[in-house]
Amino acid sequence: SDLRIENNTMGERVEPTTVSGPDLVGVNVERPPVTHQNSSLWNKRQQAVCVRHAYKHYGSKKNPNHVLSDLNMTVGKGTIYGLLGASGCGKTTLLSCIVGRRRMNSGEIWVLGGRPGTRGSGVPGKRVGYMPQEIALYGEFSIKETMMYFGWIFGMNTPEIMDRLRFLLNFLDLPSQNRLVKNLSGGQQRRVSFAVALMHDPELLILDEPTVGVDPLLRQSIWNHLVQITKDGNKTVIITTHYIEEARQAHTIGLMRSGKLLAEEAPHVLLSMYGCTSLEDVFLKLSRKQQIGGGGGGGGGGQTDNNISNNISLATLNWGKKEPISVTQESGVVGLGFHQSKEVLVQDSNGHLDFAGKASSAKHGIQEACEDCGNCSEWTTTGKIRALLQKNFLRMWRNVGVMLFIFALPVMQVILFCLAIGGDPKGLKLAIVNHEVGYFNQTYLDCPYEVGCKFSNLSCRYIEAVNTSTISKTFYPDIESAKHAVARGEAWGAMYFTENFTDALVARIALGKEADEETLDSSEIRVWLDMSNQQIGIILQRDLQLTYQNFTKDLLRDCDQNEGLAEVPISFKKPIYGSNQPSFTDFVAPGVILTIVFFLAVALTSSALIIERMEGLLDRSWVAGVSPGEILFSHVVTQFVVMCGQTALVLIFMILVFQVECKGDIIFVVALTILQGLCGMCFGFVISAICELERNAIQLALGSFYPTLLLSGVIWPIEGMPTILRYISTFLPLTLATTSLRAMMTRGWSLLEPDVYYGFIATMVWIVLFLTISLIVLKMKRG
Ligand SMILES: Nc1ncnc2c1ncn2[C@@H]1O[C@H](COP(=O)(O)OP(=O)(O)OP(=O)(O)O)[C@@H](O)[C@H]1O
Repeated sequence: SDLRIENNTMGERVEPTTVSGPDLVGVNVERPPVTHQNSSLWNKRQQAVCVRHAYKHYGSKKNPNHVLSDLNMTVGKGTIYGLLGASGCGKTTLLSCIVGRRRMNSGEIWVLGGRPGTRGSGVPGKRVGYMPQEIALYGEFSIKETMMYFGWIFGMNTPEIMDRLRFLLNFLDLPSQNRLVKNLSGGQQRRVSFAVALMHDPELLILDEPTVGVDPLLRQSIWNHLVQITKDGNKTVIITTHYIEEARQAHTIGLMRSGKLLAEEAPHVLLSMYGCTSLEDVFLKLSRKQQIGGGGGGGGGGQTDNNISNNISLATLNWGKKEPISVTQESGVVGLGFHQSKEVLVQDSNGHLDFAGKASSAKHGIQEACEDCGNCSEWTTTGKIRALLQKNFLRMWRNVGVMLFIFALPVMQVILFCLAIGGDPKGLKLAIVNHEVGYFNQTYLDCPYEVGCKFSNLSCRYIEAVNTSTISKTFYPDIESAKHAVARGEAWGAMYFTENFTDALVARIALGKEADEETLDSSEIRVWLDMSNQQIGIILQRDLQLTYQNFTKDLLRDCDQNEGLAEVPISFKKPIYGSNQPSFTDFVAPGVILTIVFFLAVALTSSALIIERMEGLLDRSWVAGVSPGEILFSHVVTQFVVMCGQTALVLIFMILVFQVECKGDIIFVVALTILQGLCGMCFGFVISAICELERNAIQLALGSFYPTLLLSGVIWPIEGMPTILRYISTFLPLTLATTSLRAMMTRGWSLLEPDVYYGFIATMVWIVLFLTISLIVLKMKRG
């Protein structure tokens, strides 16, 4: 019988019904007359894969990189489909659209009778097995753990997984199941990746270059296996390879170039059509033909109208043969432009080709899949969550660097903060010149003074009172040399006592308002400070003034006078909150606690997700049927556990070990800290959604660290900022939370105070905002 390509009344190419494939030859079956275009289209949609008018570009609309350009493809059920084409021609993009990883810009895709990504289609999900081009395996897992992880995701139970694992270990000649993936050779890793795709015996197997780096013997055994599994007509394989010749074993070959399929035929048809001995030659001929036809550049503008389906069959390419081609049985070629499955052929040969029947069978297939998922949806979700959680924790546990980062780093940060920040400086050099007594060898061996109500060498008495731990006293013979020492950075200040300091001071006290200028002048202690360092300058000023106050009080007490006279007439009573000597550590600590937990969560989340995405692991899990919601949920749970540990460590070291003041309810302190950690995690989601590369994520995380730290009132009160900046600062994720935690820790305020609950509310608003931004970015990117 003839094999004909017919056009139906609507101009849609009608495909003759026959079978392709090397093992089924010479059977040409006239299909019953089809009069309606929809029937034909519907028929195609019920094939394993049907792509129609697919357009896909990367980049912006202004400067798009067209990768798929009105591409049509039909993969018959129960066949092996070899997708060939030069590197970068869009094979992976096409496959990722088929498995639902990416969305096309326009066109439609049907996979196993359903639309990928729709409910009940099973795609992405367990109806598909996908082996991406990258290894996409967790290096920290053993082969067995890898299989368990994906098995659980596919909804298999442990005995099933173990059975399958034994078979795959043997079939793919894999090493011991306990070997870690990262320690396997490249070829072995590829085989494990292939085993993962075969794990659940899917209906549709999509293999992106599975034979790269695999030795020829094993390559052949892989192909034998593919032929074997497709034999009964229930399994379909789409495979890409750069070893064009091995694709001879496929039932159909799709030759792809410039975003289109140049041909979609059985290999022997291609060879005989072009009179070539190798598929490579066929591809070259077709490519040249396409170039002459002006179809390059992905736009395909030069294609003829004959390419109605764009599956340019040889006949429509006008390759010197206008007539439909009949091929002899001996040649093994069975026809052109058909994409019927063996399943259909059996029906055909029995004379029962019936579209309605096929509809019901396809529907039945989907229904089965739906029922499958329906019955076990709860179980599989639990199984998936279990797999994801185990994966997250195992990855952390096996990675020493990550464990140190999670637990040792926050503790180290707290210890460093408490030891390095807030303590009074010690040993600040003060250059003293005391002309009241002689100068001997830079020390006052002879600076005697009498205790009690005695007025001799009061300068020596004052110098003695100067706190020795903060100030280290050095003596100089004259003012010039002392000032010079400060100028050279050898001392933080120079202090000078006049020759008649004691007499002048006594006169000043005794004369009071009668004291003349000279008396006032001589009774002065003159100090020249290096104020280039504000903290040190202020501490020296404070200490010298306090010392003078104490020195005067001492003297007045000894002379039976009221020591209160020495006080400045402003009396600072016991503060309502805090102490009269406030600690900088207590001020900064709340902000530091939140900053540590927030930014560790940012770093952990963004790096974990980006690394998984870059290694192709997220995609693989996604195609296996894990939803983004499940991935997010597992990360939230993992992070929550990690954050509880970090919060406990940070607070224990801050409050118990270093005695940072915490007057508030510790439960709310813990709650706010964990909430901030969750907020940091959500910011990590945003970063991982925005950034493709880990290095961009690091830049964004680090770039946001300093502005947040500086503007959130962590190290300086926001009251000191210009109004606009203060306004901006209020809306940052850490500002109100820091104020809230500070209010709880230093004032002991409860959740009823606005300052406290604003911090909780702001943190939760930020969490929602970050999650929304991440979802929007992800949605935009999937397009
Ligand atoms: N995420 C992406 N963003 C922008 N361009 C991309 C992206 N992924 C792929 N491309 C571009 O799309 C084109 C097709 O890439 P694709 O990976 O689909 O090709 P391929 O045929 O699978 O190549 P190979 O055989 O080398 O794997 C290439 O030009 C590539 O640079």
